[in-house]
Amino acid sequence: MTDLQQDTSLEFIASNIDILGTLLPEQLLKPQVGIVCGSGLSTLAASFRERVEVPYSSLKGFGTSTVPGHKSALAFGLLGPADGVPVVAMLGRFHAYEGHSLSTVVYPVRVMARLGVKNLIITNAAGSLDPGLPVGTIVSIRDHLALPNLTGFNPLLGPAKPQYPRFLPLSTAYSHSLRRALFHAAHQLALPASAVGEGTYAWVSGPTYESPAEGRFLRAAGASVVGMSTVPEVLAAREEGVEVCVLSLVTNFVVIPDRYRSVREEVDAELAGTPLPPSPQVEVSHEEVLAIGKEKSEVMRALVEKTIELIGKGV
Ligand SMILES: O=P(O)(O)O[C@@H]1C[C@H](O)[C@@H](CO)O1
Ligand SMILES: Nc1nc2[nH]cnc2c(=O)[nH]1
Repeated sequence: MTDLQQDTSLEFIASNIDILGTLLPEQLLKPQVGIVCGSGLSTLAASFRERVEVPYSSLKGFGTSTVPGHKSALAFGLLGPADGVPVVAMLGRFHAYEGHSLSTVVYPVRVMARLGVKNLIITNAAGSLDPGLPVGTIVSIRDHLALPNLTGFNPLLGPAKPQYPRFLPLSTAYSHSLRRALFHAAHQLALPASAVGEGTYAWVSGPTYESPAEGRFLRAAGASVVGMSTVPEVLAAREEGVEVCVLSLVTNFVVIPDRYRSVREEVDAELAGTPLPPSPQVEVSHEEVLAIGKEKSEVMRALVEKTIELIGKGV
């Protein structure tokens, strides 16, 4: 558990930049692209060249991630051909359900922005609400539905600060040009069209997975996938003027129609001598989420790396 309200003053964040100045070579100190690694996706930083890992514990204001599949370190390095693009990755993020304040959840994004990051690729593991987005699909997020934001749990609540807009528009939160770079990257990697979809991410606080009715509700409200992270980071990044691209890896289904069959019908049919086929009793688990992350880590890594290469070329 960390503090209730993280210090996000320019001076406090600048003290981290001083610390990093003592730990990193000059060429890594001004990353252009940031990556947030979702559950089980820390391998996104596996191919960084000249890689230096800085544990969150060496920095000021960072919490500790307590979720399996999340490390607690920033990885700095170079990606892409020739000299490479300087990049930084969060190996592990903070979730509000761990007991972190929302200002702690978004703090690393603010640090990345002050280091010079202009484009942020945020990844997460998510449950699918749409039969057209099966397990293993990578979903390019084009919009979000944030019930916590609509009900008074918005990470940007608080006194106005001169460096930030008071009323942040979200109609363009998910960068059109970064999403274009992503789909160009998918084409260049010859990924089948079904491998990368598009959709709307529903942010819920967690830590419970959705009840069937909650899943149906979110789907009826227009969400394609659901997860417990990302939206706070998107808001902070947009407030900092950073362009955002979000990739959700579908690790499980939330809405499974057969799960809702009437038990009365089932018993009546059985007694009438015409039993129905067994009704699926599926339960999602974090182990399953991590297993799919591992299975898809290589394609996620390749896609993120190619996208960063294309961003560097201005595609
Ligand atoms: O950090 P992400 O959003 O990738 O993690 C998801 C949401 C929960 O933290 C966890 C549930 O399995 O995975
Ligand atoms: N809320 C939520 N988060 C997830 N993260 C991975 N799968 C899920 C899911 O089904 N629901």
